Amino acid sequence: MVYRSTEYNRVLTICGPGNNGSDGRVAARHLHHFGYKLSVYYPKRAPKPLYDVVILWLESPCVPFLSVEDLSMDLSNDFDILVDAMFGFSFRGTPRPPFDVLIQRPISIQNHHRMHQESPIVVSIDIPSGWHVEEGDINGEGIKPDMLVYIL
Ligand SMILES: NC(=O)C1=CN([C@@H]2O[C@H](COP(=O)(O)OP(=O)(O)OC[C@H]3O[C@@H](n4cnc5c(N)ncnc54)[C@H](O)[C@@H]3O)[C@@H](O)[C@H]2O)[C@@H](O)CC1
Repeated sequence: MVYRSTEYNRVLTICGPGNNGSDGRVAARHLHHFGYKLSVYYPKRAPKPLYDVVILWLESPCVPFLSVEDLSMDLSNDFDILVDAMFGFSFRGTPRPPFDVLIQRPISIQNHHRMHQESPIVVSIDIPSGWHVEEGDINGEGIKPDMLVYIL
C-alpha cells in the first residue's frame, strides 16, 4: 500500500452510475477490510441487480452511504483519500449534473490546497473522470489524480 491506513485513514469513494462506480464500491469494500474508514457517495443509483448486490455487501454502519447534505463544502477537512469512481471508458462529452459539480470538487481542492497545506490524495479507477478513453482530457476539466489504479 502506498497510502497506508495508519496515515491516510479516512476515504471517500465517489461512485458514478455505471461499472466504474461499481469498481469504486468493490474497492470500498476491500479498503474497509484493510482497515480504512470508508464512506461512499453514490448519487445516481442505477437499477441493476448486480449493482444492488454490491451495495448490500457494503451498506452497514461501518460503511455509510452519504447523502449530499452529509458532504461538507471542503472535503479536505473530512477525508485523507478521495477515490474517483465516477466514470471510466464510457464517459462521453461534458459531465451532466450532478457530476458536473462533483468532478470539480477534487480538482478545486487540489488547486487550492496543494501549495499551502496537505490535501486529500485523489485516486482514480481505470480512467480519470472527465477524460475521454482515447483522446484524454479534451476539455481540460477532467480529474488529475495522484494515483491511477488500472487493472489489465
Ligand atoms: N467492460 C469491462 O471489461 C470492465 C469494465 N470495468 C469498469 O467499468 C468501466 C466502464 O463501465 P461502463 O461501460 O458502465 O461505463 P462508465 O462507468 O464509464 O460510465 C457509464 C455511465 O456514465 C454515464 N455517462 C457517460 N457520459 C456522461 C456524461 N458526460 N455525464 C454524465 N453521465 C455520463 C452513462 O450514461 C452511464 O450511466 C471501466 O472504465 C472500468 O472501470 C471493470 O468493472 C472491469 C471490466
